[in-house]
Amino acid sequence: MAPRADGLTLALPKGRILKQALPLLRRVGIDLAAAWEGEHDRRLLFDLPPGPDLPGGARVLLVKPVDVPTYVEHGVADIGVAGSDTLGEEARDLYEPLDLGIGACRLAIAEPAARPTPLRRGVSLRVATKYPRLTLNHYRSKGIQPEIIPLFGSVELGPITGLSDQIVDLVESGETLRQNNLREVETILYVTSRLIVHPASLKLKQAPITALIAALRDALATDGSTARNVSSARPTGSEGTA
Ligand SMILES: Nc1ncnc2c1ncn2[C@@H]1O[C@H](COP(=O)(O)OP(=O)(O)OP(=O)(O)O)[C@@H](O)[C@H]1O
Ligand SMILES: O=P(O)(O)OC[C@H]1O[C@H](OP(=O)(O)OP(=O)(O)O)[C@H](O)[C@@H]1O
Repeated sequence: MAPRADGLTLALPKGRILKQALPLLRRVGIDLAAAWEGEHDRRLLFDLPPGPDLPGGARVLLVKPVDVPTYVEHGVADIGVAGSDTLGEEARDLYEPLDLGIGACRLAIAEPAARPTPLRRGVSLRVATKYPRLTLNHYRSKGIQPEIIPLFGSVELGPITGLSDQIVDLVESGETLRQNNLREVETILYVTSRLIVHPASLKLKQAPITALIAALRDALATDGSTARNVSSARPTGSEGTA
């Protein structure tokens, strides 16, 4: 059954963020966990029935993490969950009311532990990354103009194969860097997942959206696991960009 006119459509990222978002969403009445059967479930659209915390019901779209802002910006979804890395890479017309604390990691520069790169103006530098814009902005702020080599995954192979001198990629536990003999040079951005809202939906569906934001805020305020999650990737006292 499709949601009522006052029902909300959510774009949620498939993969690791979805698993962390499910318990939080359940606490605010969006019980996708009751319908989604896990990673082998290939359905991409779920209509959740109305409930006491969700009077209009909800439609959930499961999309690739990097595509969530596109669905919300175009108004196909009212609300989404996206990493601050994805949001920082491309400027969008979106309202971002809440840091959900989940999906904590950091965007960092890394290089071969045995082959440090001298960083000086005028020295040529090749950097492989899934984040060309954030990467370029960071190096330029230091007066360095690198050649960006865009990749879509397994970025750590860049310096190992000679494709690049350094990489800019997400680091969570640091295990991928360690196992590939790379060392972290510098953090560019501390990353968490954010709630994003289509600006027009905020006006047209003001009541259910503000109620959902308030409920999520309450749930986060009493959620010790989220606080632990954030602190595992982010030194105490640090804020946003490194
Ligand atoms: N260790 C991590 N590596 C990558 N991303 C992470 C990590 N921890 C948290 N994240 C967050 O998860 C988001 C999605 O990651 P990614 O694009 O790798 O998708 P995924 O979870 O592997 O799912 P899919 O394979 O379907 O794309 C990132 O943009 C980032 O905000
Ligand atoms: O510090 P760690 O805990 O090891 O996590 C970091 C790794 O996880 C991500 O890769 P992902 O698993 O998404 O695969 P990908 O290389 O295809 O992006 C990221 O791009 C790193 O490679």
